[in-house]
Amino acid sequence: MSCPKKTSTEPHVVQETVIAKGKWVKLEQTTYVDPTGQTRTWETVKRTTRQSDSIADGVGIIAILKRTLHKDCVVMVKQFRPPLGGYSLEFPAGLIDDNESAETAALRELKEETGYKGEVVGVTPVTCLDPGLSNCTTQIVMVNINGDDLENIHPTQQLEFVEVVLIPLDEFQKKIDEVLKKENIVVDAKVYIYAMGMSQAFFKPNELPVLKQ
Ligand SMILES: Nc1nc(=O)[nH]c2c1ncn2[C@H]1C[C@H](O)[C@@H](COP(=O)(O)OP(=O)(O)O)O1
Repeated sequence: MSCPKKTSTEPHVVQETVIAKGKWVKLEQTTYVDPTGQTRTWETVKRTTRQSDSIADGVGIIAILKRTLHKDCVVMVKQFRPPLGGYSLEFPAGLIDDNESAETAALRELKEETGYKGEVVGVTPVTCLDPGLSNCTTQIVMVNINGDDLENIHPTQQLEFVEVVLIPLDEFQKKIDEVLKKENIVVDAKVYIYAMGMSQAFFKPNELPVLKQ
């Protein structure tokens, strides 16, 4: 990774002025000093819901459903997203509530959106989502679901407008490409990048026979 060039001024924010505020989001004008020392402005979107003691706005959940005699599947959700004016294919996700950890939020959101009860196996650092637009951040929580567990055999969702889609992990990118070809749906960037990474991990080593073990 290349680092930004060394500059004489450390860039920093000097003022944040609210231009418009709704219940869920606000638009601010951010005044900042750029690396050349010049004062500039930027239009910034923020969520109004971030808890003061919370390091991230929300969680995304990579949930792997493990069942006897089945391929491991990634639990995905398809839903109408008003800002897109259409459907998206995403990992289950949601905002972190007051006094909630990323792990607790992930298990709660997974249960609400898909009906599955999972177990946390890992959490990422705080990651940004669209830093040229917003300060919005998320933590990705890795969860395993024991699909043979009685309460996971017939999972009951609490959100009727969210459709649960199970996609085999070993064909993740191929199956997503099939969905995208068939349906007018937009896939979340996190999902597609995970899919490309999975494809590289599963197939690329076998495509490079010249590499030594
Ligand atoms: N930007 C938003 N506009 C809204 O009008 N409502 C919004 C926004 N962001 C969140 N919400 C509402 C919708 C839900 O009732 C709650 C909780 O959302 P959550 O389930 O945690 O997150 P998503 O599933 O990713 O929508 O907030």
